[in-house]
Amino acid sequence: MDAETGEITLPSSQDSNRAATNADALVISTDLDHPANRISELCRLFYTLGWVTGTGGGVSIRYGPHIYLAPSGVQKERMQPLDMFVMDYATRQYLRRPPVLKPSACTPLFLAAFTRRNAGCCIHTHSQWAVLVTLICGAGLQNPQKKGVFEIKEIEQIKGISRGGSGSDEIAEGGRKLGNLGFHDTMRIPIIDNTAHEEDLRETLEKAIEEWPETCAVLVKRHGVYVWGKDVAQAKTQAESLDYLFQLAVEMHKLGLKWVHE
Ligand SMILES: CSCCC(=O)C(=O)COP(=O)(O)O
Ligand SMILES: [Zn+2]
Repeated sequence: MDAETGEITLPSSQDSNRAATNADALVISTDLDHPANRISELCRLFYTLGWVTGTGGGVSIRYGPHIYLAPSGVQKERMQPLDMFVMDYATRQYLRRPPVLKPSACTPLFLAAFTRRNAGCCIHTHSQWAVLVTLICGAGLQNPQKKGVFEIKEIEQIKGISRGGSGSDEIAEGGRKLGNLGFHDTMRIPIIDNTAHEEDLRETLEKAIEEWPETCAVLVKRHGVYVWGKDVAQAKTQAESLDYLFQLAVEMHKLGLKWVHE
């Protein structure tokens, strides 16, 4: 750890003399879609979008019986596959723990999306658009009646959001295929209060997931957003669509336009 900045370095990617272990096989693959490669790649991309700046934010992938997690408090855009933690989903035991590092503090939140929504990937961003939306909605500046939710409709990009909170292949009660939201549908994302420590968000995030069965995301006041999907592609495209809608909403608010319909 750097004594001045408190920043944790990434020993595995920098220590070329470190002896390989059997568990390293869980994170070494030439397949670019392997979760250890994909998390590193996504975090580099998300850094350019301002989503994982200053070590905040992250992403986790469920891959067969395993969960892939990034280390905590590191420069997310510099991570390498060898920096990844691997957890056995059934037992919650770590099958691979890189030396010195700690697993992401978001781990209980990612697990909430995997267990309660059968998600295959969960993305956490510290996007400023997400934070601003929580400030505007939290103060009831668009509609004082709707303080605990970000609600928007009749914007084309809403069609990028799944109706059933995770996979668009899901079937609702009565056999209706859920699919994505339509132009005239209202998208609602719940907003929960932040806590001093990321892991303490678990209870309220789980409650929001239960209370809002149609949502694919939860906003955290003055903090960011958690977004999930049935797989990496859906989680990523939903995170992109949401960030677009958050930015649009903030710009509409600045122009004095209403995005909340009465
Ligand atoms: C400046 S980041 C504070 C912690 C946080 O909100 C976050 O998302 C990052 O957590 P991690 O443990 O994955 O680094
Ligand atoms: Zn965070």
